[in-house]
Amino acid sequence: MPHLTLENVSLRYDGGAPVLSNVSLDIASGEFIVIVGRSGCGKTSLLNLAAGFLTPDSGRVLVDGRPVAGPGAERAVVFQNDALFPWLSTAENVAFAARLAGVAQAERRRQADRLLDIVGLAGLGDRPIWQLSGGQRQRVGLARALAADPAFLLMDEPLGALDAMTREGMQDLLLNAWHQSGAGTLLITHGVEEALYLATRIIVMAPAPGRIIRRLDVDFGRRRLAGESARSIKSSPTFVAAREDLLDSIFEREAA
Ligand SMILES: Nc1ncnc2c1ncn2[C@@H]1O[C@H](COP(=O)(O)OP(=O)(O)OP(=O)(O)O)[C@@H](O)[C@H]1O
Repeated sequence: MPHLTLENVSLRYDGGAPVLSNVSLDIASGEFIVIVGRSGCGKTSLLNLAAGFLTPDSGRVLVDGRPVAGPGAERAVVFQNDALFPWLSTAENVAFAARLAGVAQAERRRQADRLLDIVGLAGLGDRPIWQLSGGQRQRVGLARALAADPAFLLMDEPLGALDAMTREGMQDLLLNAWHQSGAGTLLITHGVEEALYLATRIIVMAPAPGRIIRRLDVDFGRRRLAGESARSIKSSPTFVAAREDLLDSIFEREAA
């Protein structure tokens, strides 16, 4: 089973104050790990280390026990404002890597349509990108990331730019995409409810220096996948209590 491991990583930018100090984290396939924490605690820096965009000052980043030297196709990254190519159709954006790899047009289209179906955009393959809404574009970005059949999916606030209603729908879509792809997933969010709803494990970070202060296993997403409604889950006493507990951790408040 593929593992993406951060082993005692520490990081400073340009010799400044430590941004991450001795952080260890393991992401296995089938896991949905969500990182929460106050602004500036190093969440994005951690994701950039996992993606291979940054190199730690000490510690190691490993895929299946082998050190990574940079970005790799097995670790797909979805950004908040995904840069899609406006001159390509929706389907061609999804299949962009396949196009570079020389996959024939008909085959690219078949792959793209399958992925557009997974992200709820069936039938929109021929649309120009500029005719899609913000939420739809975000889904194209997700479909494009899934196109590489990555072992790991790394997402930095992927729903941050969306309005609340669209965001709730997209949470279900992320759950389904995660479930269907089986990719080990790492997601950063500022939404505490979003974290509880999506994660199999929540990692709470604290700043100065950025470090992990809590790991919490949850199963609300699995309840959703088993058919319980989002409303029923989010209004259940266990969910509400977990939300308060998590907020206490994030703001390092003493439980009353
Ligand atoms: N390229 C950079 N050069 C110098 N300092 C940086 C750089 N990127 C981030 N930092 C600093 O490192 C710290 C952690 O930043 P990071 O973006 O990882 O935190 P974050 O938890 O993702 O924040 P937010 O929730 O606000 O997005 C912050 O103090 C930030 O100012």
